[in-house]
Amino acid sequence: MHMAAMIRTAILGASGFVGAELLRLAAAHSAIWPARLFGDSHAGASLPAVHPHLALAYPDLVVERYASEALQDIDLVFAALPHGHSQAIAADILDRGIPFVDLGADFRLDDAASYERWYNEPHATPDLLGRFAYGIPEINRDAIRDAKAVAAAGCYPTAAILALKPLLGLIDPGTITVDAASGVTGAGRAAKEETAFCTVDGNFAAYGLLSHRHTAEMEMALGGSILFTPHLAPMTRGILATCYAKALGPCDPLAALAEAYAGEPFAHVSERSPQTKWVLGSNAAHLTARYDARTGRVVAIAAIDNLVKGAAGQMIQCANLMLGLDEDAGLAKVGVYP
Ligand SMILES: NC(=O)C1=CN([C@@H]2O[C@H](COP(=O)(O)OP(=O)(O)OC[C@H]3O[C@@H](n4cnc5c(N)ncnc54)[C@H](OP(=O)(O)O)[C@@H]3O)[C@@H](O)[C@H]2O)C=CC1
Ligand SMILES: CC(=O)N[C@@H](CCC(=O)OP(=O)(O)O)C(=O)O
Repeated sequence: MHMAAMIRTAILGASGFVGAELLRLAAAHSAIWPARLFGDSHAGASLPAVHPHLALAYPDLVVERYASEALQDIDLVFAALPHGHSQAIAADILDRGIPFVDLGADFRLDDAASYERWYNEPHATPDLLGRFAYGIPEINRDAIRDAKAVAAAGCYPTAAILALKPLLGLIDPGTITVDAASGVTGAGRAAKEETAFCTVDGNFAAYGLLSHRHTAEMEMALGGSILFTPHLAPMTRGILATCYAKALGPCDPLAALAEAYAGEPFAHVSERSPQTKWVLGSNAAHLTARYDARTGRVVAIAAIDNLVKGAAGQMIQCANLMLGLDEDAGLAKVGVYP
């Protein structure tokens, strides 16, 4: 495609882990061109200095400090910022009529009271919540295609919702338990004691007991009441969500997943229990499920790459739909293994 026909894209949070992944995927995208990059502490630095692995694709780009005027001539905005930051800029982006895909949690929940309950602060722009479609294409494709703004789902909710949504007629949603483990990139790039090598290496621990904010997203999409426990696994990328619920009766949840995702470009259903390494670097979700006649319960499992299907890949999949591009443009279906 000629440069003039490229979609000039602004990336807010370009210096973070998700920003890096957006740039990696955009380098293989036929239409999305990263025209302006924004960051905070890295503002002023060249992209090769911030993300050396991207140097050959973008030798001349520089990370800037964001100002609204920078959106002139921009056709698409991706934001991968810490929670709360998108509330200050969303109205301006929407007023300019620029398609906007946000990955923060600011516009994922559909009501302000729920946001305040789980994020411990009032929502600054509750009137905008209804303008965002929830960004998981496999469960909300038509709304995303018609939307000007999409709130891409959180990484854990993406995995759990993909595993459970097709099973809602088979299980009691009041009995759902989700145990999910994430790679350490899920916590972002900044140095923290909890994600330091000596803390994480050879270690495995649960966190956020009874209080993780992703519970609200899962309940919004699945209904019922969900007990969610996240775990930090000693790996760089990947999420494995193992989900349990009481079955309404004998059922075939594997067949239900296979039927729901037949023809989906990024969902693979199989009898084999998914592994995170099967999806690394790809936008794929690998899924399985079983009914246990002994306990009357269902177990459903999903593996995704938190930085791709759980973040940057899902953002690009949503943008492809919004812009009328091929849904799979720029997105790998195969993982890096071993
Ligand atoms: N990592 C993951 O797997 C997933 C992350 N998310 C969400 O996506 C968002 C980004 O995540 P991730 O990339 O991991 O985070 P990082 O911490 O790696 O990156 C954060 C980015 O935001 C920028 N930033 C920080 N503070 C400000 C500020 N005050 N003003 C402007 N820019 C700022 C940083 O700039 P600088 O570095 O220059 O200071 C950096 O570019 C978060 O909301 C996260 O929860 C969602 C799904 C998965
Ligand atoms: C391992 C790890 O720390 N993960 C993050 C999830 C990050 C994410 O993707 O979710 P949001 O976009 O909703 O922040 C956490 O549990 O806070």
